[in-house]
Amino acid sequence: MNPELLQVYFIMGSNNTQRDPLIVLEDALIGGITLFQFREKGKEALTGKNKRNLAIEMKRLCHKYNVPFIINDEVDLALEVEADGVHVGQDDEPLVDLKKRCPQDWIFGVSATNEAEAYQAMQDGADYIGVGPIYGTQTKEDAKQPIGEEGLASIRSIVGGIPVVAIGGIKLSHVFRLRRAGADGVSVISAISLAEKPTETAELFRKYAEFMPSYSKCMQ
Ligand SMILES: Cc1ncc(COP(=O)(O)OP(=O)(O)O)c(N)n1
Ligand SMILES: Cc1ncsc1CCOP(=O)(O)O
Ligand SMILES: [Mg+2]
Repeated sequence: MNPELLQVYFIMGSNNTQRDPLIVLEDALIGGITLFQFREKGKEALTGKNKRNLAIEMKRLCHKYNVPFIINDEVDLALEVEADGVHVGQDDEPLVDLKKRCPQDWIFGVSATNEAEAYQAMQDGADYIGVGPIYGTQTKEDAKQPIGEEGLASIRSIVGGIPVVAIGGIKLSHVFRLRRAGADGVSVISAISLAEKPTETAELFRKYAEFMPSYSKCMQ
């Protein structure tokens, strides 16, 4: 995949905002997010038809702005709504299995917290690796211990040029440091979903990202 798609990777579910999630998503799209992941889990998460309808509306909005629509964890939902890809973690369906039942041209993302997981994700054919949590996060209850910028740099040193996105507790002020540590981009939930002005915040993330060439781009 083009690593520039990871520049500003926004993730959100209906419980990551007090507002209408579709309005927050469209604000973020207007601001210039480059990739979106629908992550509907945790307290008061939607289920069944309501979840599917929200996914369909979110996909429609993403495509209006030419942004790929990824679904977290739920491969069957992703197939049902014809998403553009899926993201799975270490406790989810293994990549090698889900690749057998998903379109080949999908974007496949895998989470990694350490070097061994990242190396395996690369071997299994992930299109990108979501590395983290980098910093402490309030958003994911079962998040592992933060690995810091050093953890990210160490993972980058063993995975070569595969696209890598940093995740977990990331704010605007971290972007340059994370790029220097080897990230092609940043993945955020609360920094945009809880921002007073999601459009302006997304716009700033995009400007910061464009200021520095990504690691993978330099390797090409
Ligand atoms: C881009 C990105 N990176 C990491 C994750 C975390 O995935 P996972 O460890 O499976 O945890 P949940 O998000 O499923 O709670 C992610 N979703 N996206
Ligand atoms: C899904 C996920 N995976 C690792 S940390 C995290 C939550 C990121 O949310 P925030 O950007 O609000 O810290
Ligand atoms: Mg998961």
